[in-house]
Amino acid sequence: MQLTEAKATVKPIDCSHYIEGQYVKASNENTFENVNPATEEVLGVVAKGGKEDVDQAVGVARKALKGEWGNMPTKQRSQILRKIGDLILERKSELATLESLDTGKPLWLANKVDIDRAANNFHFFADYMTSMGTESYQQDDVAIHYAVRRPVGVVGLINPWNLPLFLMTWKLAPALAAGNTAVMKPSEETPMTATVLAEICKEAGVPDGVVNMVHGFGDAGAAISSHEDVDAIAFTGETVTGSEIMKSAAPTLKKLSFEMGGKNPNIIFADADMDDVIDTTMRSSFINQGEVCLCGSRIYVERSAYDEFLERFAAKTKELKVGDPFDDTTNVGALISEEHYKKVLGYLDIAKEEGGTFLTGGKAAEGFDKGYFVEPTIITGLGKDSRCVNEEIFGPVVTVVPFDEEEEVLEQVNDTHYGLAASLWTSNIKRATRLSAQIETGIVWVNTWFLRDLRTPFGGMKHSGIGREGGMHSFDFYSELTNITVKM
Ligand SMILES: NC(=O)C1=CN([C@@H]2O[C@H](COP(=O)(O)OP(=O)(O)OC[C@H]3O[C@@H](n4cnc5c(N)ncnc54)[C@H](O)[C@@H]3O)[C@@H](O)[C@H]2O)C=CC1
Ligand SMILES: O=C(O)/C=C/C=C(\O)C(=O)O
Repeated sequence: MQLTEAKATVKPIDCSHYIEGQYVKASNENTFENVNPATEEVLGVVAKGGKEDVDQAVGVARKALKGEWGNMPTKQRSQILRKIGDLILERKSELATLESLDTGKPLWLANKVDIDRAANNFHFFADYMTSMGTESYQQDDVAIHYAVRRPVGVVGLINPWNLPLFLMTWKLAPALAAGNTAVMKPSEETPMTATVLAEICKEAGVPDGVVNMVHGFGDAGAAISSHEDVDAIAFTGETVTGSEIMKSAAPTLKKLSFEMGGKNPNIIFADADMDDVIDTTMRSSFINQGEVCLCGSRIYVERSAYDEFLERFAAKTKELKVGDPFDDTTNVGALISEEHYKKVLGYLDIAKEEGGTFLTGGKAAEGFDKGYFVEPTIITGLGKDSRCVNEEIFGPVVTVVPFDEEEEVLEQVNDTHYGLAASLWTSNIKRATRLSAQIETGIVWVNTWFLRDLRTPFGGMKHSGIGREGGMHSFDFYSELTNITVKM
């Protein structure tokens, strides 16, 4: 389907909660408006959930643990997960269009990355769950010990707006694979694709009550994270929110998995393949408007390559087209909301006050009466204490800093509360392995960025995360192990 055709045929939807297999209004019938960040038009209304809705959804999810789902053979559950993935692909064009309308991201990107990844999350865990083993040990002739897995119970899945379907499926698929029931809380900014996902789950054969969804703001999320009948919370979003969730979950001692903010460094040595560096840095800086927690927003370049890097990086950045998410030549779409747009522009003001130089951008994109468009921005000349170098901006804004020595760059890279991901560029394998082991992040990509294998541990250290997702790490989070010891 051509992009313009998709825009014409796929209509935005109003979003209701989804409880016990039915779309329902908020118990008090409250709603809020969902706004398209590229046009500022109202896309529709969304049920505004609160404690009562969460109580209902959690109650239903708890009941469903004991029902058909709890007793379903692994193979049958795996087939349902596979079917969900298939149905996501069948509805790819519709889902991608809704995702682009909700987020302001280019439609081609939603098609190419978000929706395929969402389907793949289900396909991956459908396969993985059938081949999972557990530990067993023979203790001489004394005993055999073996572990069995069981679901954690009711899990709350709380998500942000940057990769809405992709991140919801990254949590829901392993949660279901491990036999849990779920209450999803999509971001208030991006409610549409999760709403469709609920219907897809039903069509694929998920029994009513297993997958539930409450829309709304932080108070709806807090009602989930503090609920005594929710056993675990998987959250992606801002670090401060993670801290709030931890507090509200503390009285009921929930299991927590947090994937939070980042200020990820790209470290570029002069011996790296500069063509590859430039192409990849373009993606790691500006893909999805820089609104990916993995984006490399602090770029450190060895001084002997600094000028060449800046010249080539700035030239390519100036070629980027900012604009209509439905135009397939658009590289950078709209930021998520007016609030976030103001936050990003505020950081550009800070960069000016801090004495930074804008090699590109530095302001709102011109030529738009409506929508939250910011020019891709490269800032140089900032010191290591600069707020723009240290704080998560989460937009199409990067800082570039030269370095001379390995130790010097390592110190700067690690001098942060964040610890999500790093991208290290060098053709010296000894240096790559030496440095990778010292960089304080959960992920280090060497000569690449965002190359994912869903079996690998994914997540951050320090204030960027708690726990890891992916493969067995997801299973460990979404299940409880019971060790059984049989005396011989
Ligand atoms: N993965 C990441 O690193 C991401 C980081 N961000 C950063 O966070 C900033 C704000 O983005 P938001 O989506 O508003 O992130 P957020 O962390 O405020 O919200 C994420 C989710 O948590 C919910 N929530 C908010 N307060 C809550 C509470 N007290 N208890 C339970 N749930 C709560 C929200 O309703 C939403 O569903 C961005 O400007 C960006 O800097 C945003 C998206 C992803
Ligand atoms: O799982 C991935 O590959 C990517 C995850 C990205 C985020 O969690 C994010 O941007 O928030």
